[in-house]
Amino acid sequence: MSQLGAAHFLSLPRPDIFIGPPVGVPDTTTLAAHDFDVDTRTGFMPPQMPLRRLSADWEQWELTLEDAISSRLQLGDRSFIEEVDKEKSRSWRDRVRELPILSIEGLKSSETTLRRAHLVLAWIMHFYVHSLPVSEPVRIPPSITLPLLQVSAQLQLPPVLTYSDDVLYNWFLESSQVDELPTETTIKCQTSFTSTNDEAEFYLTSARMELAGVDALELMRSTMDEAFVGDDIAIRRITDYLCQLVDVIHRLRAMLLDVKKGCDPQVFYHDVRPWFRGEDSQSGRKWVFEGIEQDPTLAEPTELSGPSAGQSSLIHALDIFLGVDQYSHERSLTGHTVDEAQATTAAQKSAFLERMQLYMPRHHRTFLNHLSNNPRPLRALVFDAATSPESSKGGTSVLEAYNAAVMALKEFRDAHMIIVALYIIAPARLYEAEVKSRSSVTQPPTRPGSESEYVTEKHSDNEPLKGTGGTDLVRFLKGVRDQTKGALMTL
Ligand code: HEM
Repeated sequence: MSQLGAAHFLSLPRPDIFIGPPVGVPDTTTLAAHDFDVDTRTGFMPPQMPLRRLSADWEQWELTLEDAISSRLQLGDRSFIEEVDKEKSRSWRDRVRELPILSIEGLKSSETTLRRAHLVLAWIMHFYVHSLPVSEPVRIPPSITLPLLQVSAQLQLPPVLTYSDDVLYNWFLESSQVDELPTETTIKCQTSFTSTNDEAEFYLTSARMELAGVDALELMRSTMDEAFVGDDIAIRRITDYLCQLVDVIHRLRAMLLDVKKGCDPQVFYHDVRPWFRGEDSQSGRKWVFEGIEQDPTLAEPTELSGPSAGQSSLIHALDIFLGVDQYSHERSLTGHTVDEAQATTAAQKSAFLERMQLYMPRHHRTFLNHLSNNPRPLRALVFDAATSPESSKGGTSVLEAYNAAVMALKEFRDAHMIIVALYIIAPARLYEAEVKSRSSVTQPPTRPGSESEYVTEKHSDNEPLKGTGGTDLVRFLKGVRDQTKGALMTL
């Protein structure tokens, strides 16, 4: 497949934009009409391989990231770190501090270059923050603060690792396949913190699901086309599309459960996941962005949650299309505990899933806005057909098919709860029990666990387990799952 054409909207230079358009209004400065960067063959994943390296002007960033990966930097809050590892990570951080502040002017010439810059800088920042010893304050050096915040402003993304950095734009194809479209079997993982197969499989599971989601997007499009016609034949076709959608959601559920085949829960919980943490899952440890005052156009970041598949546009699209978002994106589902919710700002209090849309590539956010503003929403259409006195409209069948699709999404969330129990809740409990039993005989735990993780993740009566998005995860995920079921329609 050839590279993006010079006239493609992603290849065009971007004007300086620091504030996005109002909610619901397409960003016409960069967006060709109806081009939401959603591909009919690859969905929210780009059809072309993401850029693998920035050009020579930004080589120092690429080398710094490579250095962190190849040095196998350790998490700074581990209870037992060898002196040699401490020194290795200290000297890497010193080198980051000494980096020059590189201009991002030349990066603005294309969207794909800006994406790569966001990925590299966000990855460096997470290595920097999480390799710090817990006793040290989190002060991100100007060499990272300034370009990361500037690139993020261009992309209208928060200056933190997002789902697009670790899933959507974090894959490559073997050189013999670079001209082909990415597929579930050919994509490989580009960047990881630990260089383990477990971490790669964690990202690739989501990436494969995004590719499989193309079938769902196609069914949504066909349904919306038929909804505009709205006659008996259209209702029958929509019934059929909804039945097909049930199969696609079941497939996504099976793919999610397949994460177990390649990613070990203990490795995920202890070695991989701690690198993702954002500011809000760090027990009040503030992230200070040094040097921000050097660029008056920059504002203090307010969104610093870690990457979560809660940022997957595919799952949001399913929610919105089925009208489940009125339930699952309910304002009470902030992801915070009651106490935290009272202490947080209005912005933090908005529904977690609504907030996660701020972490999506802005064209995808616009796509979701358009989907939400569909003048002929599916739920209303199903309700009208089911309550129509003319039985020929196939109302009962379309209602059954609609409910089956909602149920499939609820079952997807049931499976997600199983995964969360396996990958977070069980390892947290196991580790806590081990710490308790060993502390009674004054022995360290066998795993090189992280003390602060234990503190933030402990599930004592008054302190719940936290998600990477900073949520009180059990309460939140159960809430979303139960609200999804609430969307089932009974007459
Ligand atoms: C080992 C695998 C996974 C684990 C441990 C996991 C964990 C979590 C956690 C803790 C949350 C709570 C929000 C937060 O604070 O981040 C969450 C939310 C979410 N995750 Fe996952 N996740 C996994 C895989 C996936 C995959 C592959 C998908 C699908 C692409 C997915 C989709 C979602 C969605 C859509 C949400 C938002 C809540 C919802 O809509 O139900 N997760 N996940």
